[in-house]
Amino acid sequence: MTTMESLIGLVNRIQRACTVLGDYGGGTGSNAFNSLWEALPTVAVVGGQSSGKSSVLESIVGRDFLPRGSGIVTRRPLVLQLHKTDDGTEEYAEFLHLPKRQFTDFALVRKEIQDETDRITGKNKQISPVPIHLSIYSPNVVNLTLIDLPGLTKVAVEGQPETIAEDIESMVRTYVDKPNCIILAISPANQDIATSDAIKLAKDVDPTGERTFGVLTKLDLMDKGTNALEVLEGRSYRLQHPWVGIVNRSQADINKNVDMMLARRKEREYFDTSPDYGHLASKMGSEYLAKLLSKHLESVIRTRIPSILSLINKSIEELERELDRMGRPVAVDAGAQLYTILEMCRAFDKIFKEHLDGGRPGGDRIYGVFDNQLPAALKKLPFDRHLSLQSVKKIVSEADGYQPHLIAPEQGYRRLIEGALGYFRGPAEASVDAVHYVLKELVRKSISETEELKRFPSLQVELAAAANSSLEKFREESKKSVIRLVDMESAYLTAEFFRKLPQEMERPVTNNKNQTASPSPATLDQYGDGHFRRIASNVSAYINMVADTLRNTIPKACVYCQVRQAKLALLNYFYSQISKREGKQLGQLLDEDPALMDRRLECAKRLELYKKARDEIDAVAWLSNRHIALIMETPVDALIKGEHESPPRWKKSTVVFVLGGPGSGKGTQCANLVKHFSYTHFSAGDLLRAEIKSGSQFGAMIQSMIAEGRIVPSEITVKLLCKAMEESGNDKFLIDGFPRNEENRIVFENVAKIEPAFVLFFDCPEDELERRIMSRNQGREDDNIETIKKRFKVFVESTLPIISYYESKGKLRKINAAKPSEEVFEAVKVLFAS
Ligand SMILES: Nc1ncnc2c1ncn2[C@@H]1O[C@H](COP(=O)(O)OP(=O)(O)OP(=O)(O)O)[C@@H](O)[C@H]1O
Ligand SMILES: Nc1ccn([C@H]2C[C@H](O)[C@@H](COP(=O)(O)O)O2)c(=O)n1
Repeated sequence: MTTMESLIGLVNRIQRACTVLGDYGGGTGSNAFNSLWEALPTVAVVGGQSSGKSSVLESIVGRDFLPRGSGIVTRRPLVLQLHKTDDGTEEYAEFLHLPKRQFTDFALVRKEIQDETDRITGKNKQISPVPIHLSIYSPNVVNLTLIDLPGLTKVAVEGQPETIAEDIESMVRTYVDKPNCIILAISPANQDIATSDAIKLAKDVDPTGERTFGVLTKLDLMDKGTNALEVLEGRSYRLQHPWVGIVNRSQADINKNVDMMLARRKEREYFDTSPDYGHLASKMGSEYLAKLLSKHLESVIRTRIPSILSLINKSIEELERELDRMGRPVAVDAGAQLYTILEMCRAFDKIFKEHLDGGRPGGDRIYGVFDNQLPAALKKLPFDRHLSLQSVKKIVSEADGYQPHLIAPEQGYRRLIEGALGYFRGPAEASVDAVHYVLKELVRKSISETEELKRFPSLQVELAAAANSSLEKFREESKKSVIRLVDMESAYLTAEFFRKLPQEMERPVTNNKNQTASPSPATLDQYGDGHFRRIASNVSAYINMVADTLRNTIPKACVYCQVRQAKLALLNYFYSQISKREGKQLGQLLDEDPALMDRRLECAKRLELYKKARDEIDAVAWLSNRHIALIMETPVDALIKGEHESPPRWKKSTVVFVLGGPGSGKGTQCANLVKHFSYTHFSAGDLLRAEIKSGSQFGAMIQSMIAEGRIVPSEITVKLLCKAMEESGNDKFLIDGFPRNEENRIVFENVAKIEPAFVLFFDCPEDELERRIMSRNQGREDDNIETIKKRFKVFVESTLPIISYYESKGKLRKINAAKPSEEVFEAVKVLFAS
């Protein structure tokens, strides 16, 4: 494969993939994806109606295959990919939309273009931007891709929509506007160039003429005695590239079905023998035009590859970020759905607890209830009114009945205290309610902060309902508890306090020399106001004492019944109910917004496209330039070239592939195995790192791929492995960290032609792998958290399918690698001993 073929072929393959995914440029709006199509260099064929556009294309191809007729014949862009095949091979055409059918009859190709156009546009002469892809394989073409666009027109004729002229122009503009588009502007020589639709448009979008190739058709139809030298020699309208003149088949030749090859020869003769154009003959004609375009296209592609790659890499990053934000698609089986729901509940619960325990704001508001609201509410209780002189007299008198008390009003005290204690119920209940509302608000906040829940509105609603109903139950319990605390205060008054009361009342008032100054006030003022004031003051002192107690015990009850329960059992009821649900009901909980599901699908498809495109570019850019053979002329190369007399020894070797996540202990266990068994160990990663160190010209590329956690092109790794096996002299190998992906496996199978005896898989959870790598300390550039994440992702996406592949072939030997190294080795040893 030459570089030119591979570069144009590369763009062809990417273009086809773009079309399959609906990327043919023109995406707008904030949700639009980067268009890869737009970044690819293309040649767009532009011309007015009857400019000879179709004839130019048919001359380039050397076949009649385009629809003909009056009016707008090309109504969808036709992406025409020409592939040169070996001389003597049969020509055939293939459509992207009919991948399994090869057309050898080009009349049928024409019919299929018409039919496929009608399939999208209907027969009413509408146009559509959705391209048709046609590949033609022929020994008579050069490798080239051209996009045939609808012919520019000026007025709508019978059956055409009124806006047709503007519609066509704007469609053509979507192509020629792009800086990567090479414009093939077709103008008929028998019209004044100043009136050419194609040149007018090209001048508008490419004023310097850098990307425009002017083609002058119908030179043979010019008035006798005139010629097109002014244009062809660039004097009438100057372009950066030379003008090319074309002589199309005459209508008579078309009617007579004159063979295109004959037409090409006639065209050549025309220029060779033309008195006007003879001096330009070598740079005229459709064959020359095709070669010129092919060469130019290839050089443009070459210069654009770095920017295409950077667009691809940027798009991959953006898409991966978006996919991460959207989360993975919902599993379809009930078990996995239940697991997904429980995982999300756990994530929510974690955030909720962080709010309560600190780390996230909000939990402090509960302390605010106890520290501010409760004391303030206690202070505001109407004890002044309850213990006013009048009220105390009334309550005490009523409690005494017809017999007034003799010493202390026991019943009066009790009634006054019980009455006052009743007031504590209000602040106690209010504290419970306040804590409840804080908790409720934290549930709401935690749900909205749980990233994983964002895409599941139904689950959010259910989770909120379940959490709130639990909080409601905790509130009831909490209320019962705080009311009980208040009631307990009423149920038993502190005797100690009352015992002190008579002494207080009878204690004589002493002067500062400790002598009795006057009789006890109690004796003087048995039933006077002073007596009742003292009672009020005593009761007030008791109530204050109780208030102090409740100020401490109410928060304890609230925390015990509400906060602690919320932390322990907020979702317990939900968990017990959810596990009883059937698959369909679980699915309903996980019903995502359909727009989000569509977007995820779109993103995933785009991501696949970009990754494939990147791999294609990597392969072409690094492998088609034959450097590999130069840096590593290995027995593999010799074998491929058929130069080896007898196959190398390693061709009959025993190979054990050793796979597992990064850090799973592959290297550690291989080192152990080598000590006990006669195997030679090769780590694909080590061989690649050695290749970097060796100063090889691929070093920089390998290094940047490893730093990105990406997998190096298989041809390189396989050649390094084969070279190492050849040089080892052994015939039993442990190959560690290989095959990493499907491509690794296939290339190894094709080149080394060895099937592994078995595949050792070290199974270990990701968090343990991360811990091990982060403490490996071997100075590896890829042992950093950012690259580790990427390596895990590549392992899951690319290596796990390989593991499944070998499992399906009965070749997998799975080892629990999460255990200590010695135990892992005991399990491994058994496999090799047998
Ligand atoms: N069973 C084990 N328990 C704990 N630590 C281990 C165990 N096996 C290996 N390790 C340690 O974990 C780190 C990674 O191990 P090792 O280099 O063998 O993994 P690896 O699979 O070859 O990694 P990579 O694919 O990144 O090359 C090393 O520091 C090693 O000492
Ligand atoms: N088959 C392979 C093996 C390794 N690499 C590259 C990419 C890896 O991240 C890196 C380190 O490998 P490890 O030592 O962790 O096995 O080497 C690859 O591209 N292809």
